Amino acid sequence: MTDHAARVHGLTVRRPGFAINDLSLTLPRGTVLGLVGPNGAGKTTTIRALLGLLAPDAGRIEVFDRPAGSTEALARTGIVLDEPTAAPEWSVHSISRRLRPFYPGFDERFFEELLARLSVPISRRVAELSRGEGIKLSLATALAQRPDLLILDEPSSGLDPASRREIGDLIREFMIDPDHAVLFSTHVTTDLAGLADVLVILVDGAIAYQGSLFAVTEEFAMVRGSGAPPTGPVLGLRGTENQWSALIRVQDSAGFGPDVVIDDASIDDVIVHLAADTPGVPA
Ligand SMILES: Nc1ncnc2c1ncn2[C@@H]1O[C@H](COP(=O)(O)OP(=O)(O)OP(=O)(O)O)[C@@H](O)[C@H]1O
Repeated sequence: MTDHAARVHGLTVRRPGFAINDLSLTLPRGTVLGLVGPNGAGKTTTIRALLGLLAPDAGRIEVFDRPAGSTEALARTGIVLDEPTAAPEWSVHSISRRLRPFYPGFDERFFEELLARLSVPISRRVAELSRGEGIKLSLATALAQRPDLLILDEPSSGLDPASRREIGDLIREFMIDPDHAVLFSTHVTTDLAGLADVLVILVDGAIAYQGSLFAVTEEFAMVRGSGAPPTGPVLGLRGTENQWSALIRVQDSAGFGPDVVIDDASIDDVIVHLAADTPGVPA
């Protein structure tokens, strides 16, 4: 049995004005990977490649050692994308019956339990659901397929805090099985705490950071100051001459004088500063 739920090797996708070049990452079993990054960083593109929904220009992508998008790979993958997985005219309570022929392992009892737990109104048509209810329905549908890998593209967007917490709880319950794995992209980086084992920060189609959530503060720091912006080894700079903040590597901290404040960097600090346009500063 492979130790990896998913492996991306040398993923290359070229679009006008955007490219992912030679991106590699692995998702071991037993791991929750949080994929974060600014708008347009390539998170959805990477997820679509993992699902076999786009043909990359180069690269090898495998899910449980099968090519991404193959029947075997998809049969073991539960998917929550930002559009509902069910047809808009279906009523929620008819979904089990409609999906049964396509997913022989579809667990109807668990599906109904999840709908009740997530307060998805079962008498409505899919088109009538609110955005948050639609996401919860997609998650219930994905989990009821009893997958080994769960891939979620921004499941938190459109969800109230209680529902976001409920989704976190469901992911934790899914991960009780050590063979399972989860990849989820999010803009709500606070949702990663206590959930993601591995954090991948994607900026401009490239991995800017890959490691534990906690090690972000071991690798990056913030320098804040006023007056002339720093000329040292800065990864990203924001602000004005009156007040600026710069992202640096922790090992470069000693190069800054006493007139600046050096702080821990949060995940959001890293994303915001790596995405900042920093003229003349190597990113
Ligand atoms: N089919 C397409 N044709 C051309 N460009 C595309 C296509 N799909 C995505 N892009 C571009 O690729 C880049 C990456 O998009 P992607 O959706 O992967 O970003 P993202 O990180 O998921 O962003 P967001 O956080 O906004 O959802 C963007 O600049 C987008 O405009």
